Amino acid sequence: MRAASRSRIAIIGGGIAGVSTAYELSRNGHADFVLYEASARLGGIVETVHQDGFVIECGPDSWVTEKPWARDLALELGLEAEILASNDAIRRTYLLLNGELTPMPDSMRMMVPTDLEDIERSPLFSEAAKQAYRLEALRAAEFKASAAARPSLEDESVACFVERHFGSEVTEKVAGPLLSGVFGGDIRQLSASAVMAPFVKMEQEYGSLVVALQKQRSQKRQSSAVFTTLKSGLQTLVERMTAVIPPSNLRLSEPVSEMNWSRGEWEVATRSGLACFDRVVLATPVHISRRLVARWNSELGSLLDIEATSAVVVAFAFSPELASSVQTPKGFGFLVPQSQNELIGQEPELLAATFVDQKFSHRVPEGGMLIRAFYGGESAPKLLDEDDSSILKLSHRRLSHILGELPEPSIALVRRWPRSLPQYTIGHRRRVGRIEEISREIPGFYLVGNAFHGVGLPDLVRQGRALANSLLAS
Ligand SMILES: Cc1c2[nH]c(c1CCC(=O)O)Cc1[nH]c(c(CCC(=O)O)c1C)Cc1[nH]c(c(CCC(=O)O)c1C)Cc1[nH]c(c(C)c1CCC(=O)O)C2
Repeated sequence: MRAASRSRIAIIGGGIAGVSTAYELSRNGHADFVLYEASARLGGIVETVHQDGFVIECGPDSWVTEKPWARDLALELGLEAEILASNDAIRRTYLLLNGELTPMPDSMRMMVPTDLEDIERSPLFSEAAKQAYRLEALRAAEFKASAAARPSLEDESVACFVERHFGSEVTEKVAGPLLSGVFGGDIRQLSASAVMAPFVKMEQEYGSLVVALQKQRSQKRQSSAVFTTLKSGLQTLVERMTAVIPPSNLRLSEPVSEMNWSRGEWEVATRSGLACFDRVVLATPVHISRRLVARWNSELGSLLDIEATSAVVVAFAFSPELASSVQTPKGFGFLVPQSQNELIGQEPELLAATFVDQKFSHRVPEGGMLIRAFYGGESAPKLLDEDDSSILKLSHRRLSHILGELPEPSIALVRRWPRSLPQYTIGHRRRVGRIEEISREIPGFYLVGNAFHGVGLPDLVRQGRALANSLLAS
């Protein structure tokens, strides 16, 4: 069967990367494309639920302010009045240590302090860890020399990198949980050059990370909030982009089962048959991309064998009447070091939780409270097949144990995001380099998504739009 009409570009996958690509094509007047999405909605893991005055994010709750591309997009879409900074005046992140929420020192950027005095006062660290922080600045020349001696593509794990600078206690207590709060994975496997490139660069330039941050701080005295979101939720960003895409270009609930290069064009198979295209943009989760590619390019298929962890997000909303009996400490939330998991035994252990009503304004009715809890890493797979009520029960019990007895929430919801967060393991950048080399040799074939150059919203918006522009240019 051959489709009668012929369209130029197929975009497979309607998550944030695919939608950004389609949006950018449409915005530039290029309507000759089709966007295929397996599920019934666009946006992938970006989903906002509005109920009883609560704005509940089911996936990401914000983007990292430092990365400008999501904000630029929001401005372009006329969403300026919607842009909302996190409440950084009360920004504080806790670590769960021996059952207690212990605050991280306020001046930390990831595991690096901008103010060493803060470390001295912190109950978080032993005397040995404090000493390691003090010494790091004095070892600048040593770090710089070893960075210079390393071949540029040589990689090491995040754990090795942090341990060289600050020792094992800081690595386990702080770097582990913080990176789990971004990459959901094991810092002994994660690649330093891929997931903490700015710090690797600081080492090359200054040797000491403490010195580097102090220099940067004195150079740019900007104090913008760490996180940014939209008042009505991140789904608005997807909806506004979608509004620019002609509805006739969208194929929802239409998973692509196969794609093949045949007689000078791409054949894309779905339940409604075959359609032909000059070019195909594969914007699917990496395990899907791998499956679609492996049949006709086994080398690329193997390179796309990138593991991705699953996440389970649980939200508990408490109406103002209920919230008066809930106590959360001042701050954005807490992270649970992996080492704490072993204490719990069989029960899937939390990765983190956010106190949403404190992190952002406009999320709850006056006096209400909203807590989001995350399972990931080793724990999420155990929960993917459990029903909502047992996940809710388990989470309620665990949060009550940490925060004090919680009342039954007014709203409770669960979202499962299987294999949603690719792991950038040691050698990631070299692997991606090879993937791109091979892809360039395949006519009209393009890969985009969170498995390659960044996992957050801004990076995906940037890459989707850049890809669209290079398609338009060629
Ligand atoms: C558990 C988890 C979270 N967030 C995430 C996970 C991983 C698990 C998964 O999704 O599968 C994922 C995440 N977190 C962050 C990103 C964006 C990364 C990027 O754009 O580069 C991504 C993709 C920013 C962040 N997320 C976090 C940081 C560290 C911020 C800091 O330095 O304090 C960053 C940059 C910390 C974080 N992250 C989380 C909490 C509860 C906290 C601490 C409290 C809070 O702010 O809510 C939740």
